[in-house]
Amino acid sequence: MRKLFRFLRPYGFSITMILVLIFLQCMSTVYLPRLMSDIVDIGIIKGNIPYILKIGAVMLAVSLGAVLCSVIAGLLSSIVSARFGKTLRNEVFIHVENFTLHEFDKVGTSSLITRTTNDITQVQQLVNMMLRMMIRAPLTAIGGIIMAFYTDLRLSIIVVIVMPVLGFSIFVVYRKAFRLFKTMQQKIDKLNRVLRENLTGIRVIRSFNRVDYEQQRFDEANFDLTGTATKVNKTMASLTPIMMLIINFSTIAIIWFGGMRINAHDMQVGTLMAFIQYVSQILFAIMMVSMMFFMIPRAMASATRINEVLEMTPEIQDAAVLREADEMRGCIEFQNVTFSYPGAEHPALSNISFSVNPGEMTAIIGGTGSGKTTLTSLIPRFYEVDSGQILVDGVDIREMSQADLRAKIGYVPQKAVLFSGTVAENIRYGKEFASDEEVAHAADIAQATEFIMEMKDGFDSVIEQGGMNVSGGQKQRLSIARALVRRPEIYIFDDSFSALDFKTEAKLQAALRPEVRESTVLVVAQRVSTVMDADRIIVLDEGRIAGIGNHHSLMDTCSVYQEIVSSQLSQEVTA
Ligand SMILES: Nc1ncnc2c1ncn2[C@@H]1O[C@H](COP(=O)(O)OP(=O)(O)OP(=O)(O)O)[C@@H](O)[C@H]1O
Repeated sequence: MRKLFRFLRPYGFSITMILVLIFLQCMSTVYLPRLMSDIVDIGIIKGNIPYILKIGAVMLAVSLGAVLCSVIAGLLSSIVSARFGKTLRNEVFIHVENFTLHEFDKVGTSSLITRTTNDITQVQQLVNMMLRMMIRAPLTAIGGIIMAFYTDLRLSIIVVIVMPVLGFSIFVVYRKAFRLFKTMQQKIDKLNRVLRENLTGIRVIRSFNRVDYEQQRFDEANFDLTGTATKVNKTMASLTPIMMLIINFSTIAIIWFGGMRINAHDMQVGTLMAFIQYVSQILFAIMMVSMMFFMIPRAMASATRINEVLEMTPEIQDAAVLREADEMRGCIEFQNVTFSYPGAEHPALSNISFSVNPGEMTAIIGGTGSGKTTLTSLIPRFYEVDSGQILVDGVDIREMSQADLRAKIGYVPQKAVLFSGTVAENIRYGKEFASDEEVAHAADIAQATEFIMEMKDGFDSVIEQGGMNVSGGQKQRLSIARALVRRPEIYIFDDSFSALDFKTEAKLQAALRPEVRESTVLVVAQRVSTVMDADRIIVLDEGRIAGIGNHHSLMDTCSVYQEIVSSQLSQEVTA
């Protein structure tokens, strides 16, 4: 938790103001019973009306001052905590943006969402509460104790007995609650995960008639969370009656012993009233602390989860001394590259060596799970290789800045991803300041113009969240246009034509050829027809290269390629 407080540093002045205001408020609160005692003992009992009016006016002024201090302090602490939350959310977001896919896999997307939203809100609320209560509670308690002792030393023994009892009760409840709060945040993660899967997979769920099953899964996660939340609330709820009981018993004890002292003319009524108020103040302050304790365990659990994210160092970082690529533009060389996913028994890629040059189209083909996507993911350095090296334009990609490396690449992922915004904005994602002509040209090559023009507002038509309002093939074409508008040195198409019909794919390939003539093109494909014309075809089989060559040479030499071809093409085409 303390680690997160560093984000409060910019608000030092406001925090000092809050503390000063709360200090003034506390002083007023401690002063008021003293005035009341004087009104009763000097004013009421002796019938001194002018004195009552005078002290009454002072009491009114002090109370108004206290209210004003409290309101301004409350306002300032709300502003500071809201800004603290904003800063923290920003920090987490920026940090997470630098994560490699490994870190995403480790924490999980749903958990990252909960940590950036719910967890930060918990900490933000605690900061707000602490700013208001942090010095108010101890000051009120200390002021109350001093004044109680000053007012009546003998009756103060009750305070000395009651305080440790209260403190111990709070400690016991707090310990139990902390554990439960931690579990609760994990269960919120789980609920979010189920919810996310349900929302994104709604079509599959409906088509397989699994709505009831998913409902049950959600109910289970929901009940599970409710169970823990109920347990936490029960635990925390037990605190209030315990505290009220202790407070009421101490009030009875004070009245009992104080009453006896008044009878014996050893104490005045006003003094007893002031004493009761001081004890109430002390116990109320302890209650305030316990309210903070109510929030602390949950916020602590949240703070731990936020810190976990902030302390994760992205596996891939730029080297201390960076090298820039030389004259070459778009050369890629794999030198004996081996790569395994964490926890996997076998490497996803073993001893991969090949090189590709600008102006060449290299296709990667292979069965499902043979490592095609993994191979292309290594070029933009989404993952770090286990051994061997990858050179881009003659420089090991680990020695290059990630920004420079990725600026050279136009990547079209296997699963097309679009963002909410207009069609043009989605294409401009590849090149921020692309002109309208460049955007239109990229769409043309990607064979997207026709359907874009059929949309209500053409290039200004809105793409809904996740590209819900466009088809799979249209999505693919827009993500191809996004890569094309960039005019990069290297194009990586990871199975990017799979949702296109043969005619559209052929048209797109024909338009693409002159466009990418000077670039290096890597195409991952399942269909032989997509790769047949490539300058070089790399055949992958269980993470190893089974053959490299053009279509004809592979047909003669590579049995894996022959199998793929014969399983896909009719006899006439293969002939
Ligand atoms: N994020 C990941 N974590 C762990 N293992 C993974 C991950 N992604 C892929 N793998 C594994 O690595 C191997 C290669 O996967 P990859 O996605 O590269 O294959 P692919 O040839 O692109 O398959 P497909 O044609 O089905 O897309 C597979 O065995 C797969 O299970």
